[in-house]
Amino acid sequence: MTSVLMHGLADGAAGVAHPNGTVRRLPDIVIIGVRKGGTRALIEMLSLHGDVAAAENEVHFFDWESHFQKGLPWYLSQMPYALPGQLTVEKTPAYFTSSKVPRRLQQVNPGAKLLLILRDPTERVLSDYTQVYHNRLLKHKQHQPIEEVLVLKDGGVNLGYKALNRSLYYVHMQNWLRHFPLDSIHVVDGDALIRDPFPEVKRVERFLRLEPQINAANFYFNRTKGFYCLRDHGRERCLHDSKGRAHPRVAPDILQKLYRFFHEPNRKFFELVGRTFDWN
Ligand SMILES: Nc1ncnc2c1ncn2[C@@H]1O[C@H](COP(=O)(O)OS(=O)(=O)O)[C@@H](OP(=O)(O)O)[C@H]1O
Repeated sequence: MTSVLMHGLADGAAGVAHPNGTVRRLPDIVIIGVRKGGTRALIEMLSLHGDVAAAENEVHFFDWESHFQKGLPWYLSQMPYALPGQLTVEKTPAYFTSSKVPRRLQQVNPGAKLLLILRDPTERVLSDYTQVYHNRLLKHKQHQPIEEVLVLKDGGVNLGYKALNRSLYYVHMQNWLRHFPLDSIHVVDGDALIRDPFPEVKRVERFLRLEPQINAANFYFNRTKGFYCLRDHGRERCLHDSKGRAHPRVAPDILQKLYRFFHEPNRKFFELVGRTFDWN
């Protein structure tokens, strides 16, 4: 694997310099997931900090073979040019649930600080379903009603549904903890980030040992969008329309079934990270 990573690495993993003194470096911070956890909101909010330079797109280096085969020079080419003293961050929500990623990331970037943003697992499943539903709609493809995907004919929860597996946080976390110490992973409460982003973002700032810069005035609630939006040097902006979609209505008995299903996996996750979350 090392040869794949080093292939064509002319400038060295330390970084690729630009004449104006900025450098493309391996990320100091990686937002590893979870899909639909609020990863876009988190990276945008973190970018309010002057000492943070964020990669624009999801990189998918460690989880997509076609990208990984291109080696580290390609990975570096996806990073933003950062000033000396700035921290570089990339986000790829699929990293958290991809079993090969923790080992690969550890080999390339063992000192990275990891941010993991999680939501109530049931809410995350509904968000995941909604995302796939919209993608299929765009492609004029058929979609299954949510009840059919969630519950089997015998009334049991459909364990084969991928979105359900992605919400089994302890399964994936166990894999990460084989390669990274717990104190290098900060779990962001995605539900709290939706309700009131400022305190959550301050926690992230502290974890990253960034000088406190982000303040309450950087956030305002937009009634039309129904979410907090950002104010940066007087410019106001909300996240894209694909963030904050309405979820399908699910029959209360099915919701209860899901809450019950996640109860034990959630308990295992809390035990792993030594912290509880206010999930159903
Ligand atoms: N401020 C703000 N504005 C809009 N949306 C917000 C915000 N904070 C968190 N969120 C939640 O982010 C959810 C999308 O998560 P991700 O960005 O991780 O999705 S993705 O995996 O990259 O597709 C998205 O999920 P849905 O509500 O299901 O669309 C939002 O609930």
